[in-house]
Amino acid sequence: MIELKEITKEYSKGIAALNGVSLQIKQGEFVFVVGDSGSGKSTLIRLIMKELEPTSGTIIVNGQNLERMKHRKIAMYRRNIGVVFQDFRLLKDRNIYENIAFAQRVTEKPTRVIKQKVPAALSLVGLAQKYKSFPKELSGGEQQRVAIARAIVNEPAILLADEPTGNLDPKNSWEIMKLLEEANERGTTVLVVTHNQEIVNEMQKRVITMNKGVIVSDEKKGGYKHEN
Ligand SMILES: Nc1ncnc2c1ncn2[C@@H]1O[C@H](COP(=O)(O)OP(=O)(O)OP(=O)(O)O)[C@@H](O)[C@H]1O
Repeated sequence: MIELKEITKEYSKGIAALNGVSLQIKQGEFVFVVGDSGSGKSTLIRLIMKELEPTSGTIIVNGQNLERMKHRKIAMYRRNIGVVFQDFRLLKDRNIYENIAFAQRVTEKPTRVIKQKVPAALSLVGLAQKYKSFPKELSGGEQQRVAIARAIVNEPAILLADEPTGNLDPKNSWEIMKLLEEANERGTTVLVVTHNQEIVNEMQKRVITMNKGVIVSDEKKGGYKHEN
């Protein structure tokens, strides 16, 4: 479970990117986070990844208070969180297999396990045949599918996606969302920041709407809300 209690984050003194945000996300939930530019969505994701520290408040993820987490435990903590970004963030000079194997090697998985897990992850995203290609040889949608394969290869408890369809056309956007939904059906908690109204409205998942650093609505089966 992800729990935020009264989280405030100020990048500069007196200006709160998040202002007293509290929320709970249960294991296995699928949640959209929507809201205008600058409302604090990416800040929320970076706090959960422990890339940022809150100015005040408490974050508890799977029973661990992030504030109390020892520095040497942070890498281990992040291994249990898959992340996907708008701009894919693949290693340009490595082929697809290596891009995913890399995520495994940092966890010191034995080569024999990597050899089995990488093709399995690529199959899940429909790219088993492309393992030798380099990122620039793939379409944007394919590159994002590789990023998802990389994010799910360690079977993380949590998958965070920050605008995963921001650079994609509608067809590829839907394919990416289906993959996130499938990961969720395998038990992963999925949190997706998006501006894609059509997808949010269609999928009828939990929708948290943010505006100016606060949560303005949180609906169990919601649609995309405009807050202006
Ligand atoms: N590193 C930073 N230093 C200073 N201010 C920042 C930093 N990152 C974000 N902010 C500010 O914090 C606020 C929230 O930003 P955040 O990126 O979380 O919003 P967002 O909802 O993800 O926006 P978008 O939809 O445009 O990605 C904004 O006012 C932004 O300018």
